[in-house]
Amino acid sequence: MGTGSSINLDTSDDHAGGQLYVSLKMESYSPKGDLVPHVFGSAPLVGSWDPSKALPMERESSSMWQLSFVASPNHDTLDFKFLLKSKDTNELCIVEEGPNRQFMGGTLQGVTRLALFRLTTDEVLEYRVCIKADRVSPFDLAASWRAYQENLEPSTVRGIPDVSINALPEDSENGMSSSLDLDLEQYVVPTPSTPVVYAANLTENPRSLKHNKESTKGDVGVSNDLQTTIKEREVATKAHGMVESKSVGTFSPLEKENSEEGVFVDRGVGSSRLVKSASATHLPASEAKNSMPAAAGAVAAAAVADQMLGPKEDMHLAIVLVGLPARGKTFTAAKLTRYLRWLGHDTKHFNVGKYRRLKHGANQSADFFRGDNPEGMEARNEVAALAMDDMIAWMQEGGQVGIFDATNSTSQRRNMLMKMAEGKCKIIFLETICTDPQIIERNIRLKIQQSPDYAEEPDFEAGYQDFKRRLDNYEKMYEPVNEGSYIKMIDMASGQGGQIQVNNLGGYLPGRIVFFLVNTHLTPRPILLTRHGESRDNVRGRIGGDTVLSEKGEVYAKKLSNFVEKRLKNERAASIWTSTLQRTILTANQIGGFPKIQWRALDEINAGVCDGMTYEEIKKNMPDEYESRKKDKLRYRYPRGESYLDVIQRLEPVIIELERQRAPVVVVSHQAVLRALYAYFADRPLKEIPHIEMPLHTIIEIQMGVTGVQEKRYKLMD
Ligand SMILES: Nc1ncnc2c1ncn2[C@@H]1O[C@H](COP(=O)(O)OP(=O)(O)O)[C@@H](O)[C@H]1O
Ligand SMILES: O=P(O)(O)OC[C@H]1O[C@@](CO)(OP(=O)(O)O)[C@@H](O)[C@@H]1O
Repeated sequence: MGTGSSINLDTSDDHAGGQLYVSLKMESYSPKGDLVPHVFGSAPLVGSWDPSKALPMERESSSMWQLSFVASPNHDTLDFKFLLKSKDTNELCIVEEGPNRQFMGGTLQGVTRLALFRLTTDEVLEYRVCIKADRVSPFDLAASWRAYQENLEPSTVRGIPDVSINALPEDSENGMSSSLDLDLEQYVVPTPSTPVVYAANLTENPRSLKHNKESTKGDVGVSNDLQTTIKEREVATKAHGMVESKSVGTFSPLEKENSEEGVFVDRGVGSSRLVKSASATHLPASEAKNSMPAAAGAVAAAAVADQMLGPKEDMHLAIVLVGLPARGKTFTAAKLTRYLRWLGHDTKHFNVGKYRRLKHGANQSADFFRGDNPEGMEARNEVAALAMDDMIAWMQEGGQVGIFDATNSTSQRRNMLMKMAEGKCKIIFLETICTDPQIIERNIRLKIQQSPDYAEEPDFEAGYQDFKRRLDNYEKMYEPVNEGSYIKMIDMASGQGGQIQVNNLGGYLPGRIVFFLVNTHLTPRPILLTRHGESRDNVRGRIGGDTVLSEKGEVYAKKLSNFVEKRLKNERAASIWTSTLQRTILTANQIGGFPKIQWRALDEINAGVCDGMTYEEIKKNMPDEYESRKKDKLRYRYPRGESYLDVIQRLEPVIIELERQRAPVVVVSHQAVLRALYAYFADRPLKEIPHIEMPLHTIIEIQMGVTGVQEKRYKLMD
């Protein structure tokens, strides 16, 4: 009778995004009339025991029938049975004999018995069935759907709760759907974010300039001021050509640029006790800064481990960029800075070009960059040393990751930097190599348009020729990295995947950095972020919960589906991501043509014991909690629930996946979650996240591409 025992899934690796892929097979079935095997069961998607909603199995080979579905690792218990019936009618339904089969906690209960169908009192049909469950990522499921779309191969995913696809309305493929006559531009509203700025402009200013700024009350950007101050520094060129920089002037006192850095409150993840949020520990700024980053969970745990186990200099990490001009160094440095800051690591981007422009002016010609121009070489080494000094000084005050952005294209320059870093921070070189002439050409053109070096050059062609000569000068001197710890990104912008080489690298943060870099690319694509339509709880002012949509919310669901249909009508592939809560699933319900994926990581902030209450009720019944949250909304963790920092941490796989996707993604989620996701793209500081405006019934379109991130907003209704 029975074949095998229960399926056991290893659920220990229960990270966000993992799904159970359950496959049911029936062997040796040859159709009796128009009866085909179906599955039905207790979950609404398989019809709540209604045979008319049973899922038909498909013929996989001549006598093998199969059906697959996806369940969350934390799925509700699913009772189900096989039945034979016609696909079109329910006139004859033969339900298998015996008790319900039960799938619980990722495991099929009991033995896998044969499926017995009693046709008449004497005639019984018996079939072997095979039930298998594997853990897969939702993206493999989406890929399976795409493979189906592109190759017309049978999808391995159908009729499932966590990934589903609605067909497009019949006429939409011709672009004739009556719902598509909306002009998307009429919904555009202003965005709060600043327009794209060349990344180097947003990097650190020289400390000496900050010092001046303080004493001269905001006289920023005056290069003469800087020049005077820089002259206070003695930069001695040694016989072997290396530059050693010594500070002899008085520099600015420890600056407290970031008000959030003064407070450290981390009550750990998974604490089972009812935590009193008012217990937030306030430490002096310097102590707090040296303790660990303002992040939760794994990030903080790794920081503690590094501090306890690693050598002292490993507490500070310098990512030193290497590469010819126009190879994406500043772009990569800025992106990495944004990611690490969002994760809670205290990170700063030092761009030597900015130091050079401030000290020597922005309009240096290509000759300044010649390898046989001793004045130029000295001047460049000097500003590099100055920036490195600043970076190390900042690390000694507690800064964690410094990103040092310059060409650093000779081993002599890199030796100088390594010497300066000795005993103070660990250096990892990050070399960007690009061999595709078309990409280099595009990058050069972008450079002439964006770089302040050419802002004063009205003649594009003259700027272009000068930059080409600058590149030649660098190419003559260029020595690829072959020393120390390094990451080489080779042709990562080519669209063919490229290559990442890693040498002598270890540790939590370097590992995360490599993982991030492997997953990022430049393929332009939009990411649409929206909250669900108004829910019944929103109307009542109740937080959390899992209610359905209000009438207004339903109207939004319809409008959103029309919008997505029109906005993505030229896309071959895209995916719709929702949380596992009803209000987002229902909001996305009507969007046709693209796979929908449910992510638990996109669920709203867990309000713990406050779930279902109004803010007024919390204020009245739990005044301490209310006040603690008001004081520090970023770190405040709801008793038995989550803090914003917890939410950010669980969203990290979502960010990585959004970076990795090459097709558009529509994310239908919740207020707190979208604040956190949006902050990553808009590069907003952690402390602002809980206060970012995230209105209902509005779509934030994030356009990712070769110039970075751009934003557009559409308000579909009030
Ligand atoms: N890994 C990469 N390889 C090649 N080009 C890239 C890469 N990453 C980004 N880019 C592109 O290079 C352009 C110029 O980059 P930029 O960072 O200013 O160059 P660099 O700092 O090396 O002079 C960017 O606008 C981006 O489109
Ligand atoms: O952090 P605050 O500002 O409380 O916002 C998060 C809250 O937003 C709400 C609505 O009040 O989200 P949503 O309706 O988008 O799921 C609550 O469920 C959630 O607790």
